[in-house]
Amino acid sequence: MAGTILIRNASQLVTLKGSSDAPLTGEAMSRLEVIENGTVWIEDGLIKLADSDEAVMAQFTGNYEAAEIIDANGRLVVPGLIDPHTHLVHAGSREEEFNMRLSGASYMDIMNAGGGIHATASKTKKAAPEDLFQAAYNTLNEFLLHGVTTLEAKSGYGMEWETEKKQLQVAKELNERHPIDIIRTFMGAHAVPKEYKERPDTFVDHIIEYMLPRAAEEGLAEFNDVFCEQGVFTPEQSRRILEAGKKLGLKAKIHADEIEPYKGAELAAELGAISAEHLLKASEEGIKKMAEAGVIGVLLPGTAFFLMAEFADARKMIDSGVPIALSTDFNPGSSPTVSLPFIMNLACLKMGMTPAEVITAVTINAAHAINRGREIGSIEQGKKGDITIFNVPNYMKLQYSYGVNHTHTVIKNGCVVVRDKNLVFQSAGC
Ligand SMILES: N=CN[C@@H](CCC(=O)O)C(=O)O
Ligand SMILES: [Zn+2]
Repeated sequence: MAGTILIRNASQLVTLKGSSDAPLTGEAMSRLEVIENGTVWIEDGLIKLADSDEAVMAQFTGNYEAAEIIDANGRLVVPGLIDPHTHLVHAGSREEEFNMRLSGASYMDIMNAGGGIHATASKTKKAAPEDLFQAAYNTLNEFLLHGVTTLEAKSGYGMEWETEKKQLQVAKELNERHPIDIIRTFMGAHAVPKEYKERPDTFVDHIIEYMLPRAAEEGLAEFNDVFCEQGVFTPEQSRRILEAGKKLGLKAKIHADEIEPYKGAELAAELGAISAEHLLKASEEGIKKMAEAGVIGVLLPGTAFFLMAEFADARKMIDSGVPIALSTDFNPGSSPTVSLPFIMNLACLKMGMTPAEVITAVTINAAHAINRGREIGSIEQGKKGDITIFNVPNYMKLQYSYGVNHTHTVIKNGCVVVRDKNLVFQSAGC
């Protein structure tokens, strides 16, 4: 049970307070609202107060004897990290394709030859829900050990309703049984199944008429995502699927301009999508339109790194006013990593983002990308008691000392779930 927690002696307490209404853009992405020698008071799972130690202790009315005191001991304290784009629930892995890619085969060639997403779909289709659950549960433990307290999980390894539903139900159960909060996205439009290869529009009709209504009616998803890409779904097909989802109350997300420029960013802006993801090949016009429409760019530098592709132009996007979030894109084909801290390093080293912008991109902006800006993503009164403590004295060192998992302590809903780099929770509750 979550009781009273006091986190004291933070060298830097990064609060990001005052950004719950809208994602941060431009220079405001560096507005971290840092408190030196900060203290956080958490009560019954929610943040009561975050301020200097003096200010918090002057107002503290809880029972100090009964409180759990976490001595941050000069470490960095930030909001629990949020990963807004994962393909969490799936069967198997694809290391043999990695080997093929290292010998020159391309990601899309492998997919078009029936591998890639199709290979994972056929394994996921055969897998028992218990096995999918156990594999994803283990992955969630790894995410927690890397400081992540909330993540988004997409279906998309079925491309037929029963398997899509199985993935979403497993994600729902994981949300109930693991401390990490999981936000679900339906992604029936992840690839065109072989049997529809010659008539992709019929598959689009099937998604619109059969799958989407079920995903919405059964309350299995909150978002609807499409892989809009040359050789997968055209912008027109993507538009139809996303518009149909919106009519059913599913907010639009879009895998846009990942491999080839395809006007996915423009489409996201026209549709008022909550986010457009990848954007490695987004056009200047698309970036401008995203900024005007307030579409969040979810950038996935781990994917560019692993596919040995050019990185998204984060600098241009931020300077143009696009709110940016970052994610692992955890999946077995293009980004098999749970290390959001390493993604943060890549964002600095390969996309020109500053350490301050990176913190914003994995906290408050990531929260907005999954429509949770009012509940999580900053350390301020009334928000969930989700906190990550890194074993570094300041947020710049987190990026400077790269490739290391500095996660030391994680608190979820006011419960310590990782202590001194070890998992310590007994149940989803605590
Ligand atoms: N590009 C589409 N979907 C995933 C990859 C899925 C896979 O290869 O299994 C992505 O976001 O990169
Ligand atoms: Zn993805």
